[in-house]
Amino acid sequence: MTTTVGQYLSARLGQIGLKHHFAVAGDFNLVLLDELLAEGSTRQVYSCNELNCGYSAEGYGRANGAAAMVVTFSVGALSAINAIGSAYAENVPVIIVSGAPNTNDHGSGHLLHHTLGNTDYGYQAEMMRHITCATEVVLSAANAPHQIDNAIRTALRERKPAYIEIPCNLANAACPAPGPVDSLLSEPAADQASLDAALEETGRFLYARDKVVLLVGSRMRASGILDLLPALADRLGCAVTVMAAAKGFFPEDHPAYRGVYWGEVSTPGAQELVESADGILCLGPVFNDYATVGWRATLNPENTLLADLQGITVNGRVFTGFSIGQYVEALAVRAPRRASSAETPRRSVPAIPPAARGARLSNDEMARQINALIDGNTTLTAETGDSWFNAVRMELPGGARVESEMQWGSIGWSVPAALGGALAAPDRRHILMVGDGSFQLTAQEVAQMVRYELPVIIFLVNNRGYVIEIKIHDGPYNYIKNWDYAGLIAAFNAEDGHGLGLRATTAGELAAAIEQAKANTRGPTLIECDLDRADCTETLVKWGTKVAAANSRAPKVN
Ligand SMILES: C/C(NCc1cnc(C)nc1N)=C(/S)[C@H](O)COP(=O)(O)OP(=O)(O)O
Repeated sequence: MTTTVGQYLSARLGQIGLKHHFAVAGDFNLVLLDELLAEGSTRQVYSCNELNCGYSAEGYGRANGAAAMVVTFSVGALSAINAIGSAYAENVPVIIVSGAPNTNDHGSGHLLHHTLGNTDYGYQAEMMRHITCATEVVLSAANAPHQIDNAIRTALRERKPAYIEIPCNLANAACPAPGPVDSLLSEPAADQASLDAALEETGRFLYARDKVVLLVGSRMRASGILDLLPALADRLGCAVTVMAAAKGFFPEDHPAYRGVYWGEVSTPGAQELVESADGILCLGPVFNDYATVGWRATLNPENTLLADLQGITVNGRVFTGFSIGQYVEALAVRAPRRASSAETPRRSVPAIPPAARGARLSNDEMARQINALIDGNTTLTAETGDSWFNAVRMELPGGARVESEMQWGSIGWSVPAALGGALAAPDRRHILMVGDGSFQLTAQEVAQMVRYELPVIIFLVNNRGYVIEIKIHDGPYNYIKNWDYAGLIAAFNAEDGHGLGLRATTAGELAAAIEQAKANTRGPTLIECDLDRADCTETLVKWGTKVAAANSRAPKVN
């Protein structure tokens, strides 16, 4: 039984649970795109450019578990590199497939378009090797199935992007048909002796502690076991905090939830709770400079148990040979049961009083109205900028999710990522919070939201510039040309479309715009929120000065 290389790839993408793949056409991938359409397991969705294509795939992968994208050689793939870097840094398995030169051109001395103008076509794969967990350059149809399977299997296991390069003359070449998908999906069994030893050492750690707290970090997205965390918290009877990049990873209506731990910009009570505990179970944490507020919020290693994707470190010993999911699942049933120390839940952030309808729109009022829009079936995508700080202070009902990109932090990511999330989870409400500066990098993807009739509610925070940068280190470079953001939607609708562009300068206008957005179910609604530049969250100001201080440390004199 045979198929073609392109249809083998297409069948595998469908078998691992994708319903869509993202693409931008180019002459090195047109036949491959035809093969994907012919096999039909996944719907082909187009992006305005390859960077946005990659960001959309990452957003899709966050909601769906994995994603795929198809670009053309060099001019396409090199544009996508920033997005693949994001998927790598944020632990999202994106399969990036690039068309490539005809196999007869290799070694021929031919100079080809869309290349560096020499006869070495290997540079693209070399670049991808640094930001993927597997890089497969297909040069024969016979070997293509092994290479495609290896790339997909490794991406799913490592929770990282993988790269596949398919020459334009092999996409429709015959190759063997795929076998069962189980070989790509099965997780290695835990090494039981190692897991038992890790649990035993964890028990010793817990018995020696009076005050235990769970700290959930963003690498837990890759664990696939977020739904087990409440059972673990119940077993340990401890309070739970999350790091800013893991906002929404633990249900905030759970009695043990105590807010976001972010050093001195934590939600009220969370910093004291974590830093006074003598047993902190850190699950998938990322302690980078932003998360530690410029290296100021650091925990005592004596008091921490570190559970990460590579293994467990506790009481000065490292345990590997099992996944973090297998560890948490076992711990939730075998940890020494501890009496609940969780007090009655309280609002983790002070309530914001509603502003009068005629009042000038403020950041606080905007955040308050957005929070009121979030229900248990909502995904809030928050862009780098003050949107991070507005998202972190939201009170989330159980089931609500927040998606942010706090490790990679490439502005513009959120617009395509929100599109990807909306395609992956059409039954959820999708809200996007994005600043004017970030929006200008990837704005055209809103046209694709119009095209695919995705009812994303976009809060475009127009504070006239790069405010987070202004707070870190000001200069003329932080000020941008203003756009008529609401007016853009008419351009994106063109002959047809259900996009809606609205502008809010007062609390009442915002409330009315939100009602219109909720009723617009056949396209995106962009609400331009007009704010004073100086009107940002207090936490941004506090955090920005500390990060600026870290950035400006003098070089060490040896
Ligand atoms: C310019 C930059 N970061 C530098 C940067 C530059 N280029 C890329 C791709 N990614 C980056 N993070 C950042 S965070 C701006 O303040 C974003 O401005 P905006 O979207 O308007 O948000 P705020 O006003 O809330 O800051």
